[in-house]
Amino acid sequence: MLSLKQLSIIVKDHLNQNTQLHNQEQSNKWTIGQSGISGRGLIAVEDIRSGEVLFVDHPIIVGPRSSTNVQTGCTVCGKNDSEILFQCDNCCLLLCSHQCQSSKTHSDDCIIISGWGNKVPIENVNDTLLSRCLAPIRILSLNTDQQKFMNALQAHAGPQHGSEIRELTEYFDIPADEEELITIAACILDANAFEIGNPYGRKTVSRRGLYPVSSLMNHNCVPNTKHTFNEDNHMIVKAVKPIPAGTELTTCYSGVLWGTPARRLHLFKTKHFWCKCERCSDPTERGTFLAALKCFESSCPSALLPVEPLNPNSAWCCLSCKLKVPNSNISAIQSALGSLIGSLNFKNISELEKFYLDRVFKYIPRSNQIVVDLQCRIVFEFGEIDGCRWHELSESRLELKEGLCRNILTTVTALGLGDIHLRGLLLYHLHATLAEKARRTPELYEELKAEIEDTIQQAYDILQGNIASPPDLKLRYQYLGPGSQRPHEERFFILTHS
Ligand SMILES: C[S@@+](CC[C@H](N)C(=O)[O-])C[C@H]1O[C@@H](n2cnc3c(N)ncnc32)[C@H](O)[C@@H]1O
Repeated sequence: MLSLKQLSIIVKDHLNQNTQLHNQEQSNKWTIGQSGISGRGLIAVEDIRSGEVLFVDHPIIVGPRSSTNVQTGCTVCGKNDSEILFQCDNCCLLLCSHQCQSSKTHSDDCIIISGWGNKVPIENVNDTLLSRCLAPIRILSLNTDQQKFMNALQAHAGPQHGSEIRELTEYFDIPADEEELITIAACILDANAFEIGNPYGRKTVSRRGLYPVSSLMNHNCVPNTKHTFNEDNHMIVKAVKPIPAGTELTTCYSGVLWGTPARRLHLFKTKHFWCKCERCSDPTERGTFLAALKCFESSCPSALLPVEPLNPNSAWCCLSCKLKVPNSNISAIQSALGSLIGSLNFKNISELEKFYLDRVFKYIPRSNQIVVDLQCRIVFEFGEIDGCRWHELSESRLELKEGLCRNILTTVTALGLGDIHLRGLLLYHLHATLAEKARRTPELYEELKAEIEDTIQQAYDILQGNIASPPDLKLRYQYLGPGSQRPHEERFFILTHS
């Protein structure tokens, strides 16, 4: 294991080699130190303002994700249009075009894989499995410095990590030293890789990247940083709230709107720790009640919450009637709800809307994470998808969308999540809803003007420069933001074509 000093030298070198503007200045805002949470961590050495860039990290490996339920796509660009995907004759990797086949990325992969002896005819190799193994295989294309850096990162132990590589040896004769390296890489990727954000609305498979500096950030369920990606897969890490000097920089390894039991179990299964942060310790999760279930007592309108939130086997208790329910009953109801939602497979947004309006509250309290997830889906689809474009939305759908944006924003604020990407998106959608209302009913404009301007200003501040942001963000900001000098009928011109 490298000392903190040795690691700091490699990290600063990595950031400086990747000549991002001001990277040196940014990396002076924090240092690598002994974490109060676990192992090593990044610690602020000066007071940091909300929105400040902390560093821009370059991946040392990018590749498909390892999970079995992730869609496969082109192993170079990620395109997942099954009609155009084909297998390379030499190595069996999936590709989408001649351009991707002749890229350096593919040539490096192909040289490695086609150099191994086959145990089965190449066309019989399981291309999905090969995709899942590709990110660790790419360790073989790294230079010695990069391999050394990678080896300084934490690796997960346990039979599930690297199991895909063992499976791959049924198809290929991989030299023992290469198999060992790839297996270690798989364990390091499992512990540290980040899912890479896709450009807004673009259909590509989700990929993972090994970002060595970000890999040193520990988890908190209310993190003080966020990360975004640019077109070159660089990760831009920013503060989402003011961070006082001496505070550890944290990121979130799970869904921020999941309830505590779901987050903790996910963290335990994937990262092997039980989170004990402040949010996890508070059964109400700062009054958001994201995990709450309906009281089992039919006459009681109240909700059940865990008695000891840090104990995964805790009994749950009703807030009003004090009914105590053993954990096994809670697990059964949680898995039944999960199966119900999983089985619904909404064919279109109208079905989802109907379920939301007519049925969901029979089973689940309004605050529950499942309800919030459905609300997010409605917000992000109304106005955006075919058959449900802005001009096609009924008045009641506009009202629903506005109310849901406000609800979810209240939850994000109550949790103290700061200026995360989701908050920016919700502000953007609230702005767009209010702007559509004012476009339809010009008399409402004066009343809505201040909020239309304020929400797009805030959304723009949070989302600008992020590839996962809506493409018309800047145009809306210019036309409908507070600085716009255009007369109001001209401001709404941009919306008539959307
Ligand atoms: C990406 S690494 C973070 C850096 C790590 N502390 C190190 O020294 O390299 C992820 C691992 O750090 C540990 N970790 C991160 N956040 C934690 C937390 N909130 N509580 C306990 N362990 C945590 C877990 O072992 C996790 O698998």
